[in-house]
Amino acid sequence: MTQLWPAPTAAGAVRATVPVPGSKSITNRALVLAALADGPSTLRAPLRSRDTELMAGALRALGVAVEDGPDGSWQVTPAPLRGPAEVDCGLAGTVMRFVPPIAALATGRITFDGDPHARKRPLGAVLDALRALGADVDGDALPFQVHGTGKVPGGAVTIDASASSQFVSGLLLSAARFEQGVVVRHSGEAVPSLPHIEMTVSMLRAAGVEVDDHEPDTWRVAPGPIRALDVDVEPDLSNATPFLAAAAATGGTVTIPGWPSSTTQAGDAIRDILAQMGAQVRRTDEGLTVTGPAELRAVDLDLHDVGELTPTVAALAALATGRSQLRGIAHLRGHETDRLAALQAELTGLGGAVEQTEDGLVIEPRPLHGGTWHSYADHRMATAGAILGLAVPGVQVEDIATTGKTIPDFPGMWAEMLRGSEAV
Ligand SMILES: O=C(O)C1=C[C@@H](OP(=O)(O)O)[C@@H](O)[C@H](O)C1
Ligand SMILES: C=C(OP(=O)(O)O)C(=O)O
Repeated sequence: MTQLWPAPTAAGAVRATVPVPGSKSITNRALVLAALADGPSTLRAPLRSRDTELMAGALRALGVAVEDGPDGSWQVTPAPLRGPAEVDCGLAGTVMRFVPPIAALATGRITFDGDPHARKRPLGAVLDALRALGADVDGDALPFQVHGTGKVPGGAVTIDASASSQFVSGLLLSAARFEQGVVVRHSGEAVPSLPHIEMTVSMLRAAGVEVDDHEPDTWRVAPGPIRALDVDVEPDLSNATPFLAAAAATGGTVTIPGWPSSTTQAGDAIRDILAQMGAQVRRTDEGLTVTGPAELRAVDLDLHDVGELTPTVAALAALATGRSQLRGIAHLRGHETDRLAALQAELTGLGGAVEQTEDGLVIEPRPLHGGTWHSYADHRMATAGAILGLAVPGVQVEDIATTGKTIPDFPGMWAEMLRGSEAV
């Protein structure tokens, strides 16, 4: 039987300071760039979780040294990239979309596979693009193989990136090492999660790579060296959101230390979202502090740019006082699970009233009751169940361990957050 985690109910307002581990998106981009760089790199405070260990494992399989340095840092030493190798993508979108272009730069056969649901996640556009850029790749989804020849000609390619921004990021991250660099043009419905592409561009530029993104939906990367990195990884702002939501849901106060004053992380958008829901949000030298309102306000939000915040926002919307609408997130059907279907099913299972629209969810407040909250191997579904459990007695989250995808010890952090507050 699948293990159930009794989500703690908050007996009162949650009051805590919660340090959050490093950003998944920054860590995995930094690992890729460091693997392709012109010398050894240091990543301080990287995220150490399933997704980033899988990325480190993939790079090691290709010959790169990723070693523990002092104080939990990672030291990355590039080496000639070579197969044969097997890459386990787990359920990590960043691994399945960022590593194939690196594998194309290696020599030998590199096979890719992952978790059962990973085989359903969209990937064809990346593999088609690599073929168009001169790489030898079999397949359109996991499992697939790359037959590396040690070089990729590169050039111009048009892709439909409406299913995932990671298609673009993956091509851009390796492109400086393609013989002609790359020009990626997007054609199709709007690209989701654009801040993540901006993060890719900004990290490439910081590593000395020339990127031209002045034309909408077009990204040009010039061929050239990638400078070795020396980076401090910011806390993961998306992973901070369940803890901030704990303050919002209970009228409590939660501080996340080290919240950056400027960032390319999409999760920064939570500040505005929680303010719209009636919370008080303050950023100081201490970090970001959120104080929840007596009653959460309903919201009408377009989350196209920040889709990964949807499970947190949907959980809060189910506790709010009116009808909320979340739009622009059709692409969430291709995330760790079909998140729109999963949120609808699980909120309905607790007594909620939720409808799916073509591109989102409509959530009506209802009195909720306890029950099993299924996670679908999705870390953010599991954390959404934990948020609801604070306000709804008797919520049991299935497979809480799935949070290890991006948070090394979520149950421990949640218990620590509640230690000073009354929890039952
Ligand atoms: O590049 C990245 O680090 C990410 C991009 C986004 O993917 P999509 O564009 O597929 O939504 C985001 O949801 C994911 O969690 C991380
Ligand atoms: C969509 C997500 O992850 P991935 O990087 O696997 O796409 C996420 O973390 O919400």
